[in-house]
Amino acid sequence: MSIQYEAPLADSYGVADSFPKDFGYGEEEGDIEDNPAPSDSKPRILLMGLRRSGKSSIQKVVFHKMSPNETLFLESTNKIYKDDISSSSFVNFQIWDFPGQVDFFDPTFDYEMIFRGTGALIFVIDAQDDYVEALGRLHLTVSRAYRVNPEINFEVFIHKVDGLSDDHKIETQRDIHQRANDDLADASLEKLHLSFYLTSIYDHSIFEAFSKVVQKLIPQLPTLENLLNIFISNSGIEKAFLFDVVSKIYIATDSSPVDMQSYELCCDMIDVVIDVSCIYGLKEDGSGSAYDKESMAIIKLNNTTVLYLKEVTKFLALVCILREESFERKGLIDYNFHCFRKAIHEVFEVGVSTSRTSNQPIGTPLMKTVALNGTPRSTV
Ligand SMILES: Nc1nc2c(ncn2[C@@H]2O[C@H](COP(=O)(O)OP(=O)(O)OP(=O)(O)O)[C@@H](O)[C@H]2O)c(=O)[nH]1
Repeated sequence: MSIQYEAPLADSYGVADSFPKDFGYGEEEGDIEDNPAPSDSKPRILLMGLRRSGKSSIQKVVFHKMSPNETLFLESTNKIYKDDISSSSFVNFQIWDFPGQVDFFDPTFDYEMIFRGTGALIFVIDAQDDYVEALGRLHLTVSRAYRVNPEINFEVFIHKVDGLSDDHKIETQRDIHQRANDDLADASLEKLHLSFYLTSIYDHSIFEAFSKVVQKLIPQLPTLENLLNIFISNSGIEKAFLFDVVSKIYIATDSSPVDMQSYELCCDMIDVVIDVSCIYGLKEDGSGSAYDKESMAIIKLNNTTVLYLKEVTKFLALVCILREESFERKGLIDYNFHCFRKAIHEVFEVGVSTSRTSNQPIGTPLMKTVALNGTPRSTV
């Protein structure tokens, strides 16, 4: 279905949380399909941290559309919970949610095997709590993991910052950064790089942080960025994001800086489109899908900004922000989008014959040789 929706006011719609879990359209020839490897061999993102730091909440909010308030009722995780999200998302990986206290000395816990197949290790620290113990745990965890697999990306989420003032946030980040790196220096592990993010499930920061974590694991990222740069510069567009629709993680954007407001606006647009589509786009018997090849939306805001969304693949949507003047050349934008979409499909091989191995980094499709230096064959 296609939606042409004009909103007179930028903030005249609320953020919808009734996003369906599975709205992908059926398998069709030519779609970028995944070809699942045995689930245990998929690249992993590990979520680790002390008890009640917020690991399960992050996973539920980002990938299962749980509303933040519902996480208050989550029970403590007692064993490793493996979540395979590849059936509903472009991002083809498993998230392993660990119970708070992992005992590395427990002989039944084969941490070497776990770390060997890991792409990213996210360590969650509760910023509202005393974090001294968490820092000790962080050090123990990352140093062990690094010795087994130095290729892992180590990401530290300084979490629950919604309860902190702006000054306090900055100070907490500085302090955690300093202490964690001092501990690494004392252990002669200066080469181990930690990335820090301030996160909360009560705003978009958790989606932003997860986007960055996932982007590091997508080998085609430079190509995608290049394609987006070409597309926006030839179309008079200010900012463009390539979104994984189900999780609202952006897997790539053009190289201009990302400001949080633009990202939030684009996330909200996805919610609006999917919600309207779910309510009015499905057939009477409930069949059909809320997101398909025809999905597109244009929202004009009252500040001469236009939001433009279009389907790229079964899981991906392009969401752009542009000025009203530029939108007068809609024909050109549509044509360029057509070329862009084609190029994206060329970058990612149609996956039916694709077989993934555990050595292959995250990213559903494989790189195709036609896209050299990120330049598509069809000039946008
Ligand atoms: N204020 C605030 N609370 C949060 C946030 N994220 C999670 N929480 C709360 O933190 C509590 C613990 O969350 P869980 O997700 O169960 O924590 P966990 O790390 O999975 O805990 P274990 O399973 O025991 O290891 C819940 O009450 C959540 O609602 C956040 O960003 N801000």
